[in-house]
Amino acid sequence: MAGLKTKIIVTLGPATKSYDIIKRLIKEGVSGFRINFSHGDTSEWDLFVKLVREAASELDQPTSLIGDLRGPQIRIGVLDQGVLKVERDQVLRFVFGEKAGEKEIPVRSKSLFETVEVGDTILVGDGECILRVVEVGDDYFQARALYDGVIGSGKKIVARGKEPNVPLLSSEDVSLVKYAVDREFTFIGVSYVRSGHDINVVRNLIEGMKGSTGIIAKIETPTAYRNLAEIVSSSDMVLIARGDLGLHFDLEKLPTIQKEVIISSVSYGRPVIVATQILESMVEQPRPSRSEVVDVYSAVQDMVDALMLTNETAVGKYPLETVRWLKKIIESAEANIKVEQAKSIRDSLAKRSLKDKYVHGLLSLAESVEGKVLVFSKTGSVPPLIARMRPQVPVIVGTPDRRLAERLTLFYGLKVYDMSKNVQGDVSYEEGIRLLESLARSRGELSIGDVVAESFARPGEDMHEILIKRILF
Ligand SMILES: Nc1ncnc2c1ncn2[C@@H]1O[C@H](COP(=O)(O)OP(=O)(O)OP(=O)(O)O)[C@@H](O)[C@H]1O
Ligand SMILES: CC(=O)C(=O)O
Repeated sequence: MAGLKTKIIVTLGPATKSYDIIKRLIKEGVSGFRINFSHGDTSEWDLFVKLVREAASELDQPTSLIGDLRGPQIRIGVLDQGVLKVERDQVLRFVFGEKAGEKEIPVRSKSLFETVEVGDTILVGDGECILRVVEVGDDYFQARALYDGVIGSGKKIVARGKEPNVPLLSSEDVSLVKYAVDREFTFIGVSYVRSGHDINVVRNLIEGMKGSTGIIAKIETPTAYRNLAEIVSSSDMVLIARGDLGLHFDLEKLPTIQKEVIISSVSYGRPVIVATQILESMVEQPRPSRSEVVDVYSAVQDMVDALMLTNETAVGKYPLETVRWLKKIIESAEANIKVEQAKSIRDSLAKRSLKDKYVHGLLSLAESVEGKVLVFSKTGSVPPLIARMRPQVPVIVGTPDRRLAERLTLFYGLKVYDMSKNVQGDVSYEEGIRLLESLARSRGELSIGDVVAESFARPGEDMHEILIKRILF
């Protein structure tokens, strides 16, 4: 089985904090795990890292690990009662601090108080409480609830249209980058990124630490949306953070933004992830809602690289069932993708380099002979180009570089093998493909009668070859 073309990423949290569940999730087809550094502490994250690495190694399945930075987000402090019920028209007083007195709501960042004005709309969490600012003082503001709602400890708070004017990375964020680099996280998610320059700042930081962790640009604010092209082109991967986008934009704008970010990401060859409220009703229910099923189906038909679960797996009641449902919907949607759909995306893409043109030809040929593509990759230059062209035949990629295998596993349509244990020293591409073929056969991914399209694209040499053959014995 070639597995899913559209990959699944799971956010870890109390609902998924066990070896057994993480192992079962990988077996179900999860390709990546996200740790949100906004919650928990280093001892909890260390445990998650250990559990994911052990389960991935036991199952011999390259698995990505993503650490999500806090960025300049603003959160509610600690409420004595944990969750506060708010009634329509109730006026609340917000003050700066981790904790506050009775009848006050603490907010952890001063920057909110510097930007709010009377008339601003305030949203808490994913919009569970919406208020209008009615009074602003030096170190407080008051806001009237527009509807009944709830405010929870640690939830995000946003003044619509006001982005905090503070540096992208706090000193804690810099320590978190170091934490992620030291533990060889596959990717770091950069929250509230505003420009290509922001991405370069993080990249320089990682390089300064001698790290090779990739960068995911999280598109979540109007500024990021305005500077989309430069952000996408500077990053390694893009995440459509629908949670924050839904706080900063009118909800009906979200479908357009999602589609535009997908188009931009594919055109720059950056994998794109859709996140948040993927199967949200499954936080409480064992089955998704009809509209969620249709939303996921449509994202898969739009050929995104990955879908990322958040609340469903961090705190939901049914993490495993959610992944099973997601897989079922992805399979159903992928079965109904026509090769022509992929071809029309492919035809619309700029193909500047010889390698781009080669990959285009490779896929046309493989699809026309219904062959499985085999790629042995040492540097990882060709597999992302293949993924960008949305292959509609199985693509089996092997690499002797463990970290490259972990990274590629989130790309559209790639079935990736970590061959670090199978390959001794520097082998030729011919030898690499031979080893990959026998590995894929031993895993039941290839069998007698299959047609394969072996790709030899040698970096450094301008020579690219395709070998078509049927496996006879
Ligand atoms: N490690 C954790 N420990 C406890 N709760 C967690 C943990 N990770 C996530 N959660 C809970 O799951 C919810 C959803 O997770 P998610 O990662 O989407 O965070 P968020 O705070 O909603 O937003 P964002 O992703 O923008 O930081 C969080 O609001 C939090 O309540
Ligand atoms: C995932 C995330 O950060 C968001 O949707 O806002």
